[in-house]
Amino acid sequence: MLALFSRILKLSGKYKCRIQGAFVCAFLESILSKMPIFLAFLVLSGFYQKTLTGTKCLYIGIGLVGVVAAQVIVHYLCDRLQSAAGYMIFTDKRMELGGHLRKLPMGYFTSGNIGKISSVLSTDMVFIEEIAMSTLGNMMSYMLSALILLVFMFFLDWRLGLAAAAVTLLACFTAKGMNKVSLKEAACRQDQSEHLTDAVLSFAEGISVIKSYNLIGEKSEELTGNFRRSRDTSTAFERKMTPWTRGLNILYAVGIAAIFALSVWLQQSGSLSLPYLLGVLLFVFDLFSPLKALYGEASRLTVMNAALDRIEAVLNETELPDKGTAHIPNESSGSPEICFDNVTFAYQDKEVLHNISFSMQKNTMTALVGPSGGGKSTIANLLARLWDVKSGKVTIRSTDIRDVPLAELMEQISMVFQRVYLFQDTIYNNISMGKPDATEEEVYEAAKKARCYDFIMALPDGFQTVIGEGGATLSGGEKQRISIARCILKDAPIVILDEATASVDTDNESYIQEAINELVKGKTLLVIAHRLNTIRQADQILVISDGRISEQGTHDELMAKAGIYQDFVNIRKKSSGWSLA
Ligand SMILES: Nc1ncnc2c1ncn2[C@@H]1O[C@H](COP(=O)(O)OP(=O)(O)OP(=O)(O)O)[C@@H](O)[C@H]1O
Repeated sequence: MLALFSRILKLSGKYKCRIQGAFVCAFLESILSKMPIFLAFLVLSGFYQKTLTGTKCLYIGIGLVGVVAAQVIVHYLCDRLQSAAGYMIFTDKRMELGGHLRKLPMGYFTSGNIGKISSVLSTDMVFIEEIAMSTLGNMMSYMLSALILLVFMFFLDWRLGLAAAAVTLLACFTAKGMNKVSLKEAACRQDQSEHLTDAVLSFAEGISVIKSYNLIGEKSEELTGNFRRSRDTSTAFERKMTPWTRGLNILYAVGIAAIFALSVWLQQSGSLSLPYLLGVLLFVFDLFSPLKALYGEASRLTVMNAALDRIEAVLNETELPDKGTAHIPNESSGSPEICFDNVTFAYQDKEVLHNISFSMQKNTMTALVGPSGGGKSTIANLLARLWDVKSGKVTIRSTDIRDVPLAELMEQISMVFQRVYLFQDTIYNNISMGKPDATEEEVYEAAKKARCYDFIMALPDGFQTVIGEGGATLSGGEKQRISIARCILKDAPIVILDEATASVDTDNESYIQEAINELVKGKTLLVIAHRLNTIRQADQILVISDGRISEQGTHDELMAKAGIYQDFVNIRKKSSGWSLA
């Protein structure tokens, strides 16, 4: 438990003093909470020894009122300090985690970690800030109360003290065993909770596919299965804990009876005076209640430990190094704009790109084509440094992109993905995030170039229309054009374009094509190309197959070669792995 306290103190950073203050208040509160019993003991022993005077009674009465008042104040302070500290610490932690997630390689998000991230940000952090902070304060207070009562037992009689200490020790051992079980079960519970979060997210995200393929029954069954497993894990946890809590309760009851019997025996044998026996009677029923409460909350401690493990695990994930201080020059001075120099790359252990070398001159277009799974997207992602190469290097104007601050690299590159993501915000803000200091005119101009100005103006709130839940719903093509407007506004010299494979209606397709033509004017363009029209216009075509460049040249050169490219073009309509429009 002490380890957990120090873990929390370490986590609390600049709010450490608040937490320490809360612990001091908890300590004072435990002393104050036992004072009324002590005062009652004074009254009884004074009464028995006939030393109780009216003035003494008055002082004791005033003392009692003072104690209760002080207890209320200290309790209030303790509550304020610990609950506010919980919210403050976790506001900072969430921001730290947000900053950290931004710097993690994309692989982290695509390897089934989304459930983990949402459960850390919601369940774990909320649990610690709302429940665990006050639980810790309470536990601190219980621990100290137990200690004070034990010391008082020694003060009454050392044999009674020893008996109480023996019961406390036995309770500690039992609680240790209980903690072990609870720790093991807490890990299972959390695993199940992550599975459940994943299942719910995947159900919600895929609801349109689920409906269109009539899979509601099947997928609901899967989800229900997850809910059931979650219920079973929780009930199994409770079932496994019950014998331990019952055992502890029996131990306390037997302990109280034994101490009570011992004190009566001591009094009968003349070793304990009557006021002291009365003192024991006053204390003995309260003797183990702090311990009871302490171990009653112990399961929360294990949940808290597990939650802290998970928060730390996410915070300890290795970030993409961003210590570079080099700058990409504005002019390439004769060197290629972009160069892949003998690049290999692996997802975990699986090498998917082998010795890729090519260069792109300024304001030219390079098309990546080839069968599905060949490695086209991976090449595009390496240029944007969503991952780092395993060996070799990627340079922009002769500067290794790993040596450049990530923010500066991102200023050089715009990406248009097939899957458009617009934020739940106004259309204006969704476009202007391409250049936060853009003037209104620049935003409108970008919208016009991206062929979306007219349909935006036709919306009731125009550019102030909110997109997403509760806001305007836009067609896929309209969303695509808004995302292109964002890129046009950004005006980065390099554009990475993942050409859409999904068919949109003819009007939309021609608008999107016009928007893209505007975007790529005077830019260096790397396009994952699917349409023959696009591919034909490329200054160079790279055929990527099995992680290698299997052919390289212009459309005419490759068609003259009678190789894989020519085959693909000739059988394009029959080809299932690589579609050319
Ligand atoms: N996040 C990932 N983790 C592990 N392996 C991955 C990941 N992304 C892609 N791969 C694997 O890397 C290889 C190259 O994939 P990549 O997406 O680059 O191919 P592609 O040519 O773009 O395919 P497509 O045309 O279907 O999009 C494939 O074998 C794929 O399974």
